[in-house]
Amino acid sequence: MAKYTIGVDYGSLSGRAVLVNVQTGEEVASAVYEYPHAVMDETLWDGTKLGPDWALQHPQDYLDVLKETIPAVLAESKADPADVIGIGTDFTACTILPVKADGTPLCFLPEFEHNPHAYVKMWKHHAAQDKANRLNEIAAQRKEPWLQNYGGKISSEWVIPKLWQVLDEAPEIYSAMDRWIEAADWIIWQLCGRETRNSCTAGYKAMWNKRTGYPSQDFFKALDPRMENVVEEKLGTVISPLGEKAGVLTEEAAAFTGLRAGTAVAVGNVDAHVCVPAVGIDGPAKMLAIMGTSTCHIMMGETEKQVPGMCGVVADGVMPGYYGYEAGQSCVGDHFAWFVDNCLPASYYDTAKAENKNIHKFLREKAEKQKPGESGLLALDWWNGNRSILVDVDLTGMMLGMTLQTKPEEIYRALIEATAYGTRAIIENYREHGVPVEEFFASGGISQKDPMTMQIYADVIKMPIKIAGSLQGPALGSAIFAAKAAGKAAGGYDDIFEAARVMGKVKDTVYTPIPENTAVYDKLYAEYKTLHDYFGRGENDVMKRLKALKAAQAK
Ligand SMILES: Nc1ncnc2c1ncn2[C@@H]1O[C@H](COP(=O)(O)OP(=O)(O)O)[C@@H](O)[C@H]1O
Ligand SMILES: O=C(CO)[C@@H](O)[C@@H](O)COP(=O)(O)O
Repeated sequence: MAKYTIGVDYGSLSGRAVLVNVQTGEEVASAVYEYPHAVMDETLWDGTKLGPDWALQHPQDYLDVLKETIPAVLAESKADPADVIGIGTDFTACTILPVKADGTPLCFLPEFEHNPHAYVKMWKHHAAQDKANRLNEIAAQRKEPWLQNYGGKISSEWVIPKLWQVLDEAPEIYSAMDRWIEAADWIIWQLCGRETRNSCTAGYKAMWNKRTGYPSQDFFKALDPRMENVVEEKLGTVISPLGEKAGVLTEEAAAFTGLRAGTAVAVGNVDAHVCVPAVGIDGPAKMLAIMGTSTCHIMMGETEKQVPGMCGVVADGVMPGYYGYEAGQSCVGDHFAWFVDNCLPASYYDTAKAENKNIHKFLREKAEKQKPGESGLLALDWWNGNRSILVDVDLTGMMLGMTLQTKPEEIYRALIEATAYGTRAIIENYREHGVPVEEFFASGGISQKDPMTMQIYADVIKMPIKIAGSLQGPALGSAIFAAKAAGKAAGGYDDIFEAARVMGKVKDTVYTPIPENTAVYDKLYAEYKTLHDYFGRGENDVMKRLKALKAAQAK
C-alpha cells in the first residue's frame, strides 16, 4: 500500500502544498493559496502607514494555507488520510512574530491589532538596519568569536536586530510577548500543539551554535541592558535538529486539515535549505541556488571555514554530518517584477495580451535575441540591498550605459545579467576562501520558468547548471523531511540521505556554458566587479547619501 507525506512551502506571497508518494517521490497532487494580505510594505491592512523598508505579513494567512491546501491535495489525490504518514513545512526566514505563551500572535489580540509591531516581520523587513549596524559594531569591539561564522556581519533581516527594533519602538509589544518565534516554528506549533525551535533558523538567523549555544548574556546586555536575558525570556533554548519529529498532529489541526490526529509532524525548516535533498544532493561542494523573489545559495562542506560576506556556516544546518553554508541575494525575481510593474510602456502589455503571452515570456522572447554585451548596459543588482558578499541593505540599484536607443527588453536582460554576476561574486568569494564549489544546481520558480535566465547564468558562472526535477522544490524537500520524521517503521525513512536519493530529483535538462558567450561575460563581469567594489566597499558612498537624504525628506 502506497504511503504519502505532505510538504507545505511558505513562500513570500503564497503557500504551496504537495502530496508525495514516499516510495517513488512522485508528486501526486499540489495546491497553492495566495496570502490575502500579501506583503504589507506601505500600509498595514487597516491603512496605518508603515515606515521605509518595512515588510509585514499576517499570520492568519499562514493558517489559511493549511486549511485550504491540505484538504485540496487530499481531495485531488484521493489519498486515504490513514496513508499520509507525515507532514513537513518550510518557511521564508527570518520571518518572525511576537506571540503569547500559548502561541497566540499578538496581532490577534484586539488591543494590538492596529500596532504594526504586533505583526510578522518578514525576511525582507530591512527597517532594523541601524540596530544591525550597532550590533555589528559592539560584536566587533568585543571580538565576539561567533561573528566570523556569519561572514563578519549580522544582517538586519535576522532575529536580534528585528527584536531590538520592537524593544525600542514598541516596548509595550516587547513586554507583552512571551515568545519571539520564527514563523517556521510557529506553524509547527499550530500543527502539533508544541513549541519547538529548529536548528536551521536558530543557527543561521539567531546566532545559535551547536557547540557554544547563543552569544553570552553579557553580549546582549552590552546591546541593551533590557535584553540581558533575552534568550530565556523571548527565545527558546531547546533546539531540535532538522528531520526530527516535532510531535504529532493535534485533534484540532486534524479537523481543519482533514488529516488524521497523530500524524507525524517534522520540525520546522527554511525554504532554501529544505530544497537540498529535493534535488538529490547528498554531499559537499554542490551549490544549490533557489531562485525566486530572492536567491539563496546553499551548499554543504566538510570543514568549517569562516568566509567574509557569506550569510553563515552552521553545523548540520542543511543535512546532518556536514557544515551548511548559506549565501544569498536579497533581490532577484523582485528586480524583474519591479521592472514589469513600473517601467514597461502600455504597448508592451497590449501586444503581450494580444499574443496571449505572460509579460515575462513576452520580454524574454525579445531579450533572448540579444547577444551578450550588445545592449551596452551594465547593472548593479542591489534593488533590495546586497546580502552577499557585501551584507549591506543600504546599497541601491544602478544601471549604466543607457542611451536614447535603449529598449525595455535590454534593461530587462541587463537586470537578469546583473543577478548572474552577483551569483558569480558569491562563488568566487567561496573559492578564494578555501570552500570549493564544484557543481551547480538551481531550483525555485525562475529555474523552472525561464530558460534564457538559466543559460545566462551558465554562461556567466562558467559551470553547467542542473535543474530541480520538481516545480515545487521546497515543498518536496519538506515532504522528504516529513518522511524522515515519520520514520521507517511507519513506511518512511530513518536516514535523510536515503530519503533524498529516493524522493529527490533533477531534470534531464542541463544548461551548459557557451564559450563565445562566456568570453564576453568575463569582460562584463570584470566591469561589474569594479563597480561593485567602488560603490559597495566604501570608495563612493553616494548610494547611502542619497538614501539618507530620501529618508530625511520623507519626514
Ligand atoms: N514567466 C516567468 N518567467 C520568468 N520569471 C518569472 C515569470 N513569472 C514570474 N517570474 C519571476 O519569478 C519571481 C517569483 O519566483 P517564485 O519562485 O515563483 O516565488 P517565491 O520566491 O516567492 O517562492 C517573481 O519575482 C518574478 O520576477
Ligand atoms: O533568507 C532566506 C533563507 O535563509 C529566504 O527565506 C528568503 O530569502 C526568502 O526566499 P524567497 O525569495 O521567498 O524564496
